[in-house]
Amino acid sequence: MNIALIAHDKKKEKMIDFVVKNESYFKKHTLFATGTTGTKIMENTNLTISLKKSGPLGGDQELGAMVANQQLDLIIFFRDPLTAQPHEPDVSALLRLCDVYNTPLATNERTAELFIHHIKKD
Ligand SMILES: O=C(CO)COP(=O)(O)O
Repeated sequence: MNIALIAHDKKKEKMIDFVVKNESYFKKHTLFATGTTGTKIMENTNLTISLKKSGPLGGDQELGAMVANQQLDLIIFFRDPLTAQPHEPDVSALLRLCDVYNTPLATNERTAELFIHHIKKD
């Protein structure tokens, strides 16, 4: 599967912990990420990730384009629900496209856990 990993700044540690814990799972898939999230994950794992731009600089939009082209099978996006983001319109657009294209989207760790253990690509 093609999986995108995204985390807002206050959720990056949680994302790294989650990916480290499930590294053997993620190793079997093709990974994409926004710039800072992906860089930090690669620094903490042996995974290879295709990096998009940082979120505030257009990374969410780049991943949104992949959703629109049906190139992503799963998005794990640990959002920070308590901090305003300068690029909130880009975040909303990405979430909207996931619903437009019926793309699985996990915005918290427990949902992500369920997804990675249960989603099989059609
Ligand atoms: O802001 C983000 C998602 O909206 C994440 O971007 P970075 O991974 O570059 O921090």
